[in-house]
Amino acid sequence: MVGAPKAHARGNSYASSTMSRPGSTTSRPNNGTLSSTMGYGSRPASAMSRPQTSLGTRKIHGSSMSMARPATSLDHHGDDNAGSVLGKRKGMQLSILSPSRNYSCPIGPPDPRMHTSSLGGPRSASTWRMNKNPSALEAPRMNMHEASPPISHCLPIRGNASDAGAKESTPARPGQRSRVPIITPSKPVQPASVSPQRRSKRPPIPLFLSKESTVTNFNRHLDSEWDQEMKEKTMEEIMARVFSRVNQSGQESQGLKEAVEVYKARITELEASRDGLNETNMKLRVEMESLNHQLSAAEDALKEALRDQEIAMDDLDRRQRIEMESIRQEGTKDVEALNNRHQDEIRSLKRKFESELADEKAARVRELGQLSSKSALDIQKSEIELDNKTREINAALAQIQCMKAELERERKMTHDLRHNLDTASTNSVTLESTIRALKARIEFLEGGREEQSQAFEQCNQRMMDALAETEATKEKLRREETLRRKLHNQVQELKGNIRVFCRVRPPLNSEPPTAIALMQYPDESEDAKEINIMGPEEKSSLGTVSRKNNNFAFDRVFGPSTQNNEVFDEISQLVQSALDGYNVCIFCYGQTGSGKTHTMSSQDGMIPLAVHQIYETAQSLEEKGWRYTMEGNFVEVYNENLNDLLGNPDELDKKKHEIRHDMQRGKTFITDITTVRLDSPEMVESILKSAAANRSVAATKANERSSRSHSVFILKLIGENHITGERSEGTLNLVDLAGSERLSHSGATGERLKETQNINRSLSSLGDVIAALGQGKDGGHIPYRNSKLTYLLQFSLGGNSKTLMFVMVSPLKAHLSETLTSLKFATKVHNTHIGTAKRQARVRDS
Ligand SMILES: Nc1ncnc2c1ncn2[C@@H]1O[C@H](COP(=O)(O)OP(=O)(O)OP(=O)(O)O)[C@@H](O)[C@H]1O
Repeated sequence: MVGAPKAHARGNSYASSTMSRPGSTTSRPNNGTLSSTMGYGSRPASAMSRPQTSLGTRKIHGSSMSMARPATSLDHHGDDNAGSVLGKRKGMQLSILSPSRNYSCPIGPPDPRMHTSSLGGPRSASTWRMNKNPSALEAPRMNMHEASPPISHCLPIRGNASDAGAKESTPARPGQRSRVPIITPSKPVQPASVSPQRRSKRPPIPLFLSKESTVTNFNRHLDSEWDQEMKEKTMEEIMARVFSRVNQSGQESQGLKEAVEVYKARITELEASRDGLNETNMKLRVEMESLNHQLSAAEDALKEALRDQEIAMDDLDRRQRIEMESIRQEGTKDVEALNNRHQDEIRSLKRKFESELADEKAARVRELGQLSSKSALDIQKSEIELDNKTREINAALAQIQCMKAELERERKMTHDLRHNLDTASTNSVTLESTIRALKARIEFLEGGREEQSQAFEQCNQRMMDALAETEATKEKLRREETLRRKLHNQVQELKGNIRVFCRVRPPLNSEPPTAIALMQYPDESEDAKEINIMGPEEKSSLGTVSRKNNNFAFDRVFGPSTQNNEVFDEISQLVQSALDGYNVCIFCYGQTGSGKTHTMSSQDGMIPLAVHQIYETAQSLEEKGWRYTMEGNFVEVYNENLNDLLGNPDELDKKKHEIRHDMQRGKTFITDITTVRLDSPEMVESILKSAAANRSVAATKANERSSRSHSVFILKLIGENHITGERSEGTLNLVDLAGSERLSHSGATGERLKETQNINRSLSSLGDVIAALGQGKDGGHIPYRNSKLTYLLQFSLGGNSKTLMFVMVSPLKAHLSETLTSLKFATKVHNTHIGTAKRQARVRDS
């Protein structure tokens, strides 16, 4: 770009032709015909761009750069196509001497195309001269390239002239000797080998031959058999042709001279162009030098800028160091200030805490004083508590008295073990002496301290001795308890595993004495085992009226005056067996209104009394290591269906319960049954009330339900002795059977008939089971499954269980028939012996 303005100032044609860069052409001076006629107007762009681009990189050589294009144009003619420009004339060569190169042209006959082809067509030399465009020189050269063979092909060869003429335009193949066509200006040359017939005619002579070929042909002609005349004529023709040729050569020489002139003019032009280029080169060099100067100036400026930047960087770095130093100093000052402030705060906090500590200390001292006074109060309270303890000791003494009474009762209870009770009495005496000693100690404690302490030691020793004796006594009692259980069981077995008690209820106020049947109790004052019942009047066939006296004997007969607690005294041994781990079943059998429910479930009935006794006995057994848990169920068998009397009353007769037996353990379970844990004796009363309420809800008439269904109170007693490791599981079943009146007598129909049938069936099944057990069918089939009741009581009837049957008797004459039936059934049961020696019952008729 530096040289651009100068390029614009050029006025010569070469400069303007080479400046093809955009922008420069528009501002270029208008050279008119030169710029418009120059065919290479677009080419010099590359040619002239070379010197411009190389300005900054290469040293300029004036002759080689500025003269590149013209020299190339000439060199091209000289080097490559010298023969093709002027020398590609058939048969002749022209040599042009130039300062640097030797140009040669073929010499041959005058070719009318010479000027046309070599000088750009029919233009004249002057016209060509006027066109100084190098492209004008290129054009003919290119045409000659296309039309002319290589220069070596212009040499004449030995061969057939007709062949040469026939293959005028055929190029020579590589490696093959060229057959140069000989071009004649007018007619084709006849071949040398002419037939003998035509020898009379003059053979054709090549019009235009090279010197060598001419001589050869001449000799050939001489060697032929031509006659002398023909030879002379031929020679004359040849000479004429030579002269003609010489003239033509003179003309050609003149043309060549003109060409030389043209070339000289061209050379002059080129030299002028070279000078212009040299000048341009000089200018460019000057530009380059100025650019170099600018470059060095720019480099100097850059260096200066770098130096300034380094200085600025140094200044910046120095300023930053200074700022950092100042910041660091300020930070240090801040830290010191913070430290000082914190030290002040710490000192103030320290003072504050010391003052608080002093306050706290004072408060603690005050609290200590208060605690001292409080402890004094506590001491007084302790003294008061001591008095209370003294009173408690007195209470303990009273309790000891109770224990003494209990011991007395125990002594009564184990009447058959009296000698053991003597030992207990001895222990009691020991305890009394201990109590006395304790009393003395208490009195002594109220006296002097030293004496108290000595007496306390003595008392303590006595107490320890008494405790040891008590423990020994307890152990002895435990052994005795075990022995008692064994003996008790033996006694129960001796009494029979199934027993029958008979109870006659008293007449009700509503029942007149005339309605009362005659019943006697002959051994009431002795064993009270017999009952005589005067039967209803019977007329004989003779018309005499007689009454049958029915005597029955059972294990015990209770008259109308007997109270429930007396009855219970007789069965309490069985309840004790349940606590000892036996299955016990007590059931009441009799007709409706005979007093079953009164005996079993009244307020002082067997169930409440049994539960109370169990609680009392369980408590008394605790000191012997026994702990008991009690669970109760209350179920009803109605129409051979099982109902839960402790469950939802709405589900009565609706919810199905099934009986399951664990044959391995001998246990019975009822599905979906309500189980109540009996934690106190009072709970049994609520259970009985609940069951009665449920039954009344289900009943259509008062007292109806209880008469038409069996109720079973199941009490499971599980005891564990943590001292001996013994365990017992007993079940007490207290059964209130439905009325046993016979179907024929009840006069029932419909639903009542069905109820009665079910009741009779179940009672009959009960009798069958007992009878089967009495017949020694323990290992055989016992028809437990014949009714729900017997199936439920399977493990409480027979086997190792104990069964007690109450046969309830109504005192009314109207019930005599049913009464006798019940007593006969009871007699059968009583005659059944299960487990031990069979006893013979007495049934005397008089
Ligand atoms: N030993 C007795 N002392 C006083 N009253 C009694 C005695 N036994 C029964 N009674 C009374 O007799 C009446 C009928 O007794 P209870 O209801 O116990 O007979 P039951 O056999 O249970 O009749 P059901 O089979 O209909 O239930 C009741 O009023 C009851 O109070």
